[in-house]
Amino acid sequence: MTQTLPAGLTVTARVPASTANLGPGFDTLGMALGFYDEITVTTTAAGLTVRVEGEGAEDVPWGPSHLVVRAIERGLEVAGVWAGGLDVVCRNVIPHSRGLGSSASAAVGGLAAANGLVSLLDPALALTAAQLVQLSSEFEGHPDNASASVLGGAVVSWSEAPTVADGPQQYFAARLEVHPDIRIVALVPSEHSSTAHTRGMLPEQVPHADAAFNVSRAALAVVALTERPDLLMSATEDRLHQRQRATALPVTTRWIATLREHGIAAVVSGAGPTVLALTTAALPDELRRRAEAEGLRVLDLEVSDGVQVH
Ligand SMILES: Nc1ncnc2c1ncn2[C@@H]1O[C@H](COP(=O)(O)OP(=O)(O)O)[C@@H](O)[C@H]1O
Ligand SMILES: N[C@@H](CCOP(=O)(O)O)C(=O)O
Repeated sequence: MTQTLPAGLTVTARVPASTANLGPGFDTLGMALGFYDEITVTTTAAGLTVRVEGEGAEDVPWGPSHLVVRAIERGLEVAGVWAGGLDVVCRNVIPHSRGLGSSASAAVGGLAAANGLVSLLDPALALTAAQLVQLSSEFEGHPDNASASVLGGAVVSWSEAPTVADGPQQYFAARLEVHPDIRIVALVPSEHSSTAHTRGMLPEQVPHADAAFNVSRAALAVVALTERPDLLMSATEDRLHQRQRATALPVTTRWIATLREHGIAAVVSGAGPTVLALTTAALPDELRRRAEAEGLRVLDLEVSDGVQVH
C-alpha cells in the first residue's frame, strides 16, 4: 500500500563528485571526491518548485525533467511512497561535463534525498545502499561514478544481464579503502566535454593484447590504491580509452604527459577533460602555477565517504 508523505518534511543530501576509470579500470573503477552538491527537498501540499544555484543553473531545466527531480521521484516510487508536492533546491559546485561525475551525483543526490524523506516517514521502507547503487546506475548505465558517490572510497563496480526479460541491467559495487598516503589533485580545464560524445570515439573491438594489458593494470590499480601507492605509475597505464579519446582532449592529453614525465600518476578523470593526479607528495609548485596560468582550476581533494543525508 502506498503511504503519503505529510507536507513540511525537509531533508538535505550532500553528494560527492566522483572520478571514473582511474586509468585502466574503464567503466569499472571509481572514487568519490570530497567536492559536494547539496540538494534540499521539502514536501508540500501540491505542485513542484525547483531552484538551482551555482553550476549549471542556467543550463539545466527547472522542472519535472530535471535529473535530480526525476531521481527523487524514482526513489519515492521504488519505496512505495507518494508526495503531494515537492520543493527542490540544488546548490551545485560540481562542474558539469568535465569528467567529475556530475550527472551521477545528481542521480545519487536525488535518490538519497528521497530516501531521507522515506526514512522520516517509516525507516522500514528505506532503500539499501545496494538499491541506491542499482537505481542511480540505471540513470546513466554506468555504475563506476554512481556507486562511488553512493558508497564512498574507491569502488570496483560491475554489471550483469537483466534477471527478467525487459528488466534493467543489474549493477553492483564493492568499496575499497584508499591508502591514506595517496593525495588527489584534479586539474579542471575550462572547456566542457560530453561523455556521450567521447564514448562515441571508442572502437567496438580492441586487440586481445590491449585487453590483457588493461586487465593486468586494473588488477594492479586495486593493489596500488589500497596497499602499494609506490605502484601507482604502472597501475594507472591504459590502452583502452585514453589514447582513443585524445584528439577531443588535447589540453588533458598534454597535461597527463607532463605530469607522468614528472613521475606523477595522472589519468583522464572519467571521460575528461579533467586530469586526475594521484600522488604521495604535493604537486610541485612550478607545475601548479603553470596549470593555473593556463586557466586550469587546480583542486586538492580528499577521498569522500559517500552521500550523506540530514
Ligand atoms: N546537478 C545536476 N542537475 C541536473 N542535471 C545535471 C546535474 N549535473 C549534471 N547534469 C546533467 O548531466 C550533464 C553532464 O553529464 P556528462 O556529460 O555525463 O558529464 P559529467 O562528467 O559531468 O557527468 C549536464 O550537461 C546536465 O545535463
Ligand atoms: N566510464 C565512463 C565514465 C564517464 O564519467 P564522466 O564523469 O565523464 O561522466 C567513461 O569513461 O565514459
